[in-house]
Amino acid sequence: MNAPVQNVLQLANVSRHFGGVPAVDDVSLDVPAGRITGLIGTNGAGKTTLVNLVMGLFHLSSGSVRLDGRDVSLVEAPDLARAGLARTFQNIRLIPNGTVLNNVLLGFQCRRRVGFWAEALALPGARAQEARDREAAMALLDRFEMTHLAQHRGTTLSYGHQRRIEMMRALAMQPRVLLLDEPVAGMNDTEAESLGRIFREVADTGVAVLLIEHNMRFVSATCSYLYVLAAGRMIAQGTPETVLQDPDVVAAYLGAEQ
Ligand SMILES: Nc1ncnc2c1ncn2[C@@H]1O[C@H](COP(=O)(O)OP(=O)(O)OP(=O)(O)O)[C@@H](O)[C@H]1O
Repeated sequence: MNAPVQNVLQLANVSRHFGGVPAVDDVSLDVPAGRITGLIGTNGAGKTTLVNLVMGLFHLSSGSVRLDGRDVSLVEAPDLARAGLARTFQNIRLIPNGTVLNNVLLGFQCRRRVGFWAEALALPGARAQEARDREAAMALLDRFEMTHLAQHRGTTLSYGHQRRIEMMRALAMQPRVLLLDEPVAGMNDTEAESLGRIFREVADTGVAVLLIEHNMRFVSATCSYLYVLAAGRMIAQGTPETVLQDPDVVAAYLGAEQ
């Protein structure tokens, strides 16, 4: 018998209105541990608004967000990150002059136990922590095949590499939930496939992954379950095979192409 699915992130009847106009309207979705769940939708469907609601950057007009069963609807973004929610951005955000290694090390700072003064005074505990972080960061670089680029400036590297740096930084936070906001935008199929393999590896370690994407082919190949947003409402959900044949989904996407 299969083990019961553990929903790490749960949205229940979530809405957000801007000046009375609903950007996200009565949306419910579950993101289970160890799986990649997809959220798709055409331009303006409400995907980014939903991510911002989950990350505590926008307040909910109604509904609730739960993380490991705890209601986090009113929790602010930095505390959510510490509680195990990590994300990558649609527009890559790296430290302007930071090396690849420094960008990844930044992710570890969120879960540092050593205080400011210990670090400032370079106390032994802080130095030991820093050494552990560096070692873990180098292990991530190895996994993403970027060891040779550790000392390169992140912003000078290719788009695909910059996306990988973002992923590593998010994983450095050892998240329970990883939100990936259009992670393969601008990549070719080979680059996307290799990143997709990494996403599956991450999910296999028990992380609940929510993948927000435009690239339908990538989403169907990568996700075990899909949700489809259109004009702020959830119009379909299910396995990629069933969802992509759903007449409402086909109509929403064909309408968006005109
Ligand atoms: N801060 C805001 N103020 C007013 N309206 C907003 C705001 N943010 C989003 N909206 C509106 O909410 C709707 C959903 O936008 P959102 O950016 O969430 O869609 P999306 O699915 O992420 O689109 P895209 O794929 O183009 O990024 C749009 O009609 C948008 O104009």
